[in-house]
Amino acid sequence: MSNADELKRQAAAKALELVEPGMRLGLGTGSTATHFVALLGERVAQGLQVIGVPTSERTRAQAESLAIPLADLDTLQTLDLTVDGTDEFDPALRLIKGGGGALLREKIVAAASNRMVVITDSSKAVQTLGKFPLPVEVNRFGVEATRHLIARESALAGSSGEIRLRKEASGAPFVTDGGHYIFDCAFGIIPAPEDLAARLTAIPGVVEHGLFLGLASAVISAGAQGVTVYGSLV
Ligand SMILES: O=C[C@H](O)[C@H](O)[C@H](O)COP(=O)(O)O
Repeated sequence: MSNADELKRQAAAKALELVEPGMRLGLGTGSTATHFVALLGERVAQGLQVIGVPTSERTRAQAESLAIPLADLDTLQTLDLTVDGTDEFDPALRLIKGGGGALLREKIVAAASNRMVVITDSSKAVQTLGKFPLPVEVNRFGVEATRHLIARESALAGSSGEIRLRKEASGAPFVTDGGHYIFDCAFGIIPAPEDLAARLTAIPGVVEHGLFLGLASAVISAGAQGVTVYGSLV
């Protein structure tokens, strides 16, 4: 296991301590969340009873392979805890997510949860969000008009930079689990995340954006100095 993977696993193991029998859990997506799902699978194999809601088809496949009981939000509606990774977090626990393309389901699941705990290695910590290109999920209809509006509204919020349509290695556009495209917005810094979020949400072609504001109650960050918890785990 690489050093980064080892740190991700440490953060995942700390989050696993929060899991109690009977919990309804949101299961995040990405290389860090994968560690949490793997560790949870070990506990389930030992008899722990929980029910999970996956945030992507990838996570669903992993959870099913580990025999973690799954449900959906139509059945459960609310969850006790969601554990997910992040692409960036700032000192106010604001996040950029969506590097793996799962931001829409991740945000729906996080919003349905009493608590969202983020697990990460310390390389994702930033003072100001925006170094990681902001993923914006868009409807395929009118995609170039939507790109134009994203550029205009982002500039009004003080953010500008290249807005790239995400592509597969084959050159074909990346398509999310929900059937949408993603624009990766290389803004460099996002000086006003709340303003930007509101402006993006108001664009009809924008399905959702990767700014997770006021959703994370804690960030568990593993680094060379050990595991640090920002926010509250209770
Ligand atoms: O869409 C993907 C998610 O938001 C991931 O949680 C995020 O990209 C972090 O992924 P990773 O743990 O692989 O760095």
